[in-house]
Amino acid sequence: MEQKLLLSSQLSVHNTLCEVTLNSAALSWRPRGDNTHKRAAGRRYGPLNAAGSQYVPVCEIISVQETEEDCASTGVGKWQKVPQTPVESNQHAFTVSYVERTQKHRWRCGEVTLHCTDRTLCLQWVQAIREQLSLLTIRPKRLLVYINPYGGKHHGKRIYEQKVAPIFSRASISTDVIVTEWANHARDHLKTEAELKKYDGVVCVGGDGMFSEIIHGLISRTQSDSGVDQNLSDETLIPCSLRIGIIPAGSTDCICYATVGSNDPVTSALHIVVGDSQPMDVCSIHHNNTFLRYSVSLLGYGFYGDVLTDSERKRWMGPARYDISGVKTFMSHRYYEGTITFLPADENVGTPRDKLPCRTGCNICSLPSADKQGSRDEESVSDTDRKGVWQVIRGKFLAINAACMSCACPRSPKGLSPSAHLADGTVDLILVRRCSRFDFLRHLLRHTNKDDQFDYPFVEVYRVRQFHFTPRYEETNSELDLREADGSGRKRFFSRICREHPACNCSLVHSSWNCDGEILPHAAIQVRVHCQLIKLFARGIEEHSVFEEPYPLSAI
Ligand SMILES: Nc1ncnc2c1ncn2[C@@H]1O[C@H](COP(=O)(O)OP(=O)(O)OP(=O)(O)O)[C@@H](O)[C@H]1O
Repeated sequence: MEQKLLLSSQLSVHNTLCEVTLNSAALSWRPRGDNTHKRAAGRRYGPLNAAGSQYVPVCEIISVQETEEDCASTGVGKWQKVPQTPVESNQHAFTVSYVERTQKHRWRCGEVTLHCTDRTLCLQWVQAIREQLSLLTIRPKRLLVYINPYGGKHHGKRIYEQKVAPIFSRASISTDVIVTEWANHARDHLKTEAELKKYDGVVCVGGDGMFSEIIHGLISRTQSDSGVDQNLSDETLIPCSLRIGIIPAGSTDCICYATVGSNDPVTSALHIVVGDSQPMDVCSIHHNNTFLRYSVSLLGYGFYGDVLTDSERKRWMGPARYDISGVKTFMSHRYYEGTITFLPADENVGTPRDKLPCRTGCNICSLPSADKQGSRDEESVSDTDRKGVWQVIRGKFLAINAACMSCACPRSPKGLSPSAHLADGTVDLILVRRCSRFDFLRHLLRHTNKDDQFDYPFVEVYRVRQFHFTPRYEETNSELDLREADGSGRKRFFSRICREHPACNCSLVHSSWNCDGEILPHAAIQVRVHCQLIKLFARGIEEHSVFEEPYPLSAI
């Protein structure tokens, strides 16, 4: 659809006289008399280029400001050329900052300065662009920011102050900043004290652990404000209204990577500024009608649970602990017995092996499927539609993984389940049955290359809406410890171990669940996906490359 022209003038850009136009979709400029299709010289990733025009979509303009210039030339403190031509004597100018895409899904703040012959025209342009920006009501105006000063390499505060705060201030976003003083400070503040009505969003500066704090605080607060008891596993949870932004500053920034495509603080800040919104599913985890935790990325029992348990004992080693614990856990090659019951997802949400990854504007996540209805509008779905048919699988497993999203990260760019969706109301349940060490290694290595990691007879993968896991012996390790201590359970306990693990003399009956990097206190759990319970300032991973044009030419 042709957009209505709002303003049009001849202004100079990079010392070239251009025809500049503004409509509600884009600001564009084209050198006068130039109909060729070329980019501004020296700008590798400049504004988008269509049919000879350079253009910036209005929704990607960050700000516009009158530029204070003593002279058209910009080199402060240098000898300057005396203006000669009419173009160079355009001393009034305004600068437009906009989103510029670079490699690997990174965004940068680009700038273009447009020179005018008189100040009235200059102010007219600034006002016209600002008016268009003010119509973008999805953009946040006020944010509550939590900074974990100890996340990752302890650079959270510096990253925020140097890279993020200047972008927020340029976009006229006001902030209340809290630097956390203890673990769970942000969670507890959100749960009880924070005046959420004042804000358009919550931002966390830290890693995945910090993000987990934020979602626990925000979801709990939303439920308690609405009188919903999150201890009841079949309760319909109320979606959170505030969007969450993640400024990556941790040692693991997987959620940010999977929802934006990079773990770059400037990119994340720009997604917040433009007011992106990416819905996201959340799994609730219960043990006997007691709420344990929420999970948004990986729930792993067996291999990933054991790696985390071991790495927690080696915290002093820093990030190297994950590699060391990984090798150690791989060598121990433990398997665990148990029963998984699950409720499969509807067919319309695809399968974990359909090679249809979740990308910006994902069709599967936008489907009004029964899966989503199950959590959004329980009343309107019949009981049979909602309940489906539960399936039961028993066996000995090296790993049981539930991936709520692809779990892509720089180490495994396609992730644990490459086609898992962010917001379709399902998780991909991956069962790795007992196999040889060599086969397990082959399966693990496929996470780092293009081959299908599920294409082995010992690997099964299902897309599910709910699942329950019961270990063969239902006690937790702590319960076993107690029984060991009083001596009564000693004989039974050891007889089990000898029967199940005669060769390795292993002393574990249970593994632990790794829930987004935290260890759960119980092995027997009930998991339910809540479709689109939270929203992030993100747009998923953009499919198109830098040089493709994401906007129809008719919009210009
Ligand atoms: N001021 C604080 N002091 C101590 N711990 C904190 C503080 N603020 C937050 N935390 C906790 O620090 C943990 C790790 O934080 P974060 O995720 O930001 O960094 P990380 O380096 O990625 O974490 P990890 O070491 O788990 O990989 C979180 O679980 C969070 O609850």
